[in-house]
This record gives sequence, C-alpha cells and structure tokens, in this order.
Amino acid sequence: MSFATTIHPLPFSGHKLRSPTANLSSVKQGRVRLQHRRGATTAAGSMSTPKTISFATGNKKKLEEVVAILAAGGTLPFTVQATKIDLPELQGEAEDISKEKCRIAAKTIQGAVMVEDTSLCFNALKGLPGPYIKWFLDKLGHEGLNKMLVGFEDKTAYAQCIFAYTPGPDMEPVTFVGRTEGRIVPARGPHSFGWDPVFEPDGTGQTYAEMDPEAKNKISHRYRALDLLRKYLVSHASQDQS
Ligand SMILES: O=P(O)(O)OP(=O)(O)OP(=O)(O)OC[C@H]1O[C@@H](n2cnc3c(O)ncnc32)[C@H](O)[C@@H]1O
Ligand SMILES: [Mg+2]
Repeated sequence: MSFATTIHPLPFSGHKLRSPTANLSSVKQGRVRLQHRRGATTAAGSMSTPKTISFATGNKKKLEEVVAILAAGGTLPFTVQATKIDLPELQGEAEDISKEKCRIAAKTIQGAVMVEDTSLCFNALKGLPGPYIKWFLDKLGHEGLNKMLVGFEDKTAYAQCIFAYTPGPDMEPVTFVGRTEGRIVPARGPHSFGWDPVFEPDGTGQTYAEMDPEAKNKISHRYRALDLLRKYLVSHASQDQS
C-alpha cells in the first residue's frame, strides 16, 4: 500500500474565526481559566486517522516549522490543513491547556484538529514562566527573561511543546509531549521567532535563532512532540486510505 504526501501549501491567510467560550468560566484580558468539563466523550484512540486534519494556530512561525517537520518526515496518510484561529491563552497545567485549546478548535472547525502549546521553563523557577512565556516575553523582552535569572546560578531551562489531537468535537484529545533541554543566554541571532535568541539547546553552542531552520527542526521541542503525533496518526491510519 502506498500513501501520498499531502501537506497543504499553507492556506493560512484564511478568515479569523471567533473562539467559542461556552465551556470557559471566565474570559478576561485574553486569559481564560479552565473549567472542569462534564459529560461523556469518546477517546480519540478508538478512531482511525481521518484523511484531513486541521492544524489550528494563530502563529505563522509555528506553522512554518510544523509544515517543514512533517514534509521532512516523508509520506503521510493524511492531509494537514492550516487553519488560522486566535486561540485563547488559557491558565493551568500545560497539558490541560493544550487539550482545552484542542477542544475549542475542534468545536470551531467541527472536524479533526491538532493544536500545540509551547512553554519555556526555567529550572531555577520550578518551571515558570512555562505556558505563560508569551506574556513574559511580550512584557519583559529577551533582556528581561535573562534578568529574571540574575539571582540564580542555575540558568538551565527546557523548551516544551505539547501537541493535542482529536478526530472531532466531543472526542477526548490525546497529547504528545516534546522537550529540549538547554539554557537561557543573552540574546544571539536574528529576532525572528519568539524567544529563539535566548534559548541555547544543550550541546549545540548556538541559540535556536543562530541555528539553520533545518537544524532546529531536527532537535526542537516541536519536532520531538510532532514526531510522536505523526507516528500515532500513521499507526491509526486505516488500511483502505490511499
Ligand atoms: O495560536 P497559538 O498556537 O497558541 O500560538 P501562540 O503564538 O499564542 O503560542 P503559545 O500560546 O504556544 O505561546 C508560546 C509563546 O512562545 C513563542 N514560541 C512558540 N514556539 C517557539 C519557538 O519554537 N521558538 C521561540 N518562540 C516560540 C510564541 O511566539 C509565544 O510567544
Ligand atoms: Mg497561544
């Protein structure tokens, strides 16, 4: 049986969709507190991989990397459809955040969807800023992220990406975690993607920003999580898909 590689060529300029808030207890300044969900859901693992899966994100750089990582992985038994959605910034544990983003996106799209949530975790701060890195980066910048660690000898950190996937609304998402260990350093390299200039993965001597995109995509937190999701989706593809 042969599979065609079917990654869509970035139809990313699509319309903005509103995020539904029916299952959220509060929405304030873009932050949302998670609420426990009631009612039965079907486990995603009981479904075979659909032919088309949306990757929902509001971040173009994430999308670029996801497309490149999937393309480098060879033939896929499914199509990835990029879908621009402004997903809410949730509070809670990283895995719960990713799952809830996935539920919201599946409800919005009414179909199979994958999302991811990225954290940058400082070991000296017991994992913070973690999933709140977006706000810390926004308010403090690269220099401020370094200053947060001034009083600590331990500058180690890890980048973490959690993909969540569901075959559709009312199915419980499954998650895939990828981590890359490294340290926080004064900014080096182009300022083209988030905190890339201040994160130096172990054993590379370069920040993510200084690395070639291909090199980052071979060791990154995103690559590691997406590789697990890809393997899961391939193993769940039914034999009659071609
Ligand atoms: O719509 P979504 O997918 O949520 O996109 P986002 O930009 O809001 O992303 P997150 O909620 O996951 O927040 C993660 C923050 O870290 C940044 N980021 C994510 N991946 C990164 C990477 O590989 N290198 C550098 N910065 C990254 C990103 O720009 C955000 O500021
Ligand atoms: Mg986000």
